[in-house]
Amino acid sequence: MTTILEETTYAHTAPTAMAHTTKATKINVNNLNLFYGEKQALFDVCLNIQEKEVTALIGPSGCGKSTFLRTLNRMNDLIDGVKVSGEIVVDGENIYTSQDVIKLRTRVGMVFQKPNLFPMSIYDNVAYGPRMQGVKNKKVLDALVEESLRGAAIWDEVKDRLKTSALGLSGGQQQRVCIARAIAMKPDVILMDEPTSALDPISTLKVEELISQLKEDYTIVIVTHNMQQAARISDKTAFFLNGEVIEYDETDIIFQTPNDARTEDYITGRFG
Ligand SMILES: Nc1ncnc2c1ncn2[C@@H]1O[C@H](COP(=O)(O)OP(=O)(O)OP(=O)(O)O)[C@@H](O)[C@H]1O
Repeated sequence: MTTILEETTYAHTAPTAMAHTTKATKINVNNLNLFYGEKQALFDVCLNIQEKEVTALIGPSGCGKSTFLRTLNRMNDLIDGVKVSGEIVVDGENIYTSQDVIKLRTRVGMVFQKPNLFPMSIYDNVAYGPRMQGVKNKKVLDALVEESLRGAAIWDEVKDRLKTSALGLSGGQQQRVCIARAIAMKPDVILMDEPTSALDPISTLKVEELISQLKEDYTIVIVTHNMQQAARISDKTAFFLNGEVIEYDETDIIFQTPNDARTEDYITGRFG
């Protein structure tokens, strides 16, 4: 098994993959290409995602951010005609050669752009995944629901209405319940695809604060169009353009002293 969990400074041949770091690697992406039918959407992506950090994916519309995010838990497998080559190694295991996609999606959870709660109670939404995995004991479920809602910083707001419909919550509250639902599966990694784009500024701030707390326990990869958000909450930032990673580095470097003129043009608003 590849020993990628060692303390390491990653030195991949692709210059775009060099994020200077001493943290442990959680996800190691090598020469990843993805095609939708004939159309190539990702080109030789190499990225080294660190454990218990927030990694932001930025870039103009259509540059492949969401496509890349979805490769990390094989969500693209659900789309007809998708072909993937290259390697994604999570905790030493190549996720594209391993057969257990259900287990992968338990370890690598996902939160989408719009809150997508089920039309059922708050409690049942959070308990849904664990129940599907066979957890039946009420005490165990009660504890898991509480722990997950606390972890998503929404417990105090919903503890007296757990049995009421989750769809009665505000958008920002619903998104935090979505995060609780992801946490309830006890993942290691949480993927977030523009999780605040449908939220008002106050709810956005709450979710951003939550993300900053969650990185104590989880590895987070987030797609965002909001440059300030990437700068505020992420440790590393990858800039995508036309399906390629142009630059990947410490967030401060990307936003203050980027190496590539295209990164600078994008973050200063000259295109995109
Ligand atoms: N299901 C699909 N079938 C065919 N092509 C797709 C599909 N999903 C995305 N694409 C194409 O792949 C490219 C990358 O799209 P993707 O959604 O990953 O970009 P993005 O950077 O996340 O964009 P945005 O910021 O607008 O969400 C685009 O050209 C898009 O049209």
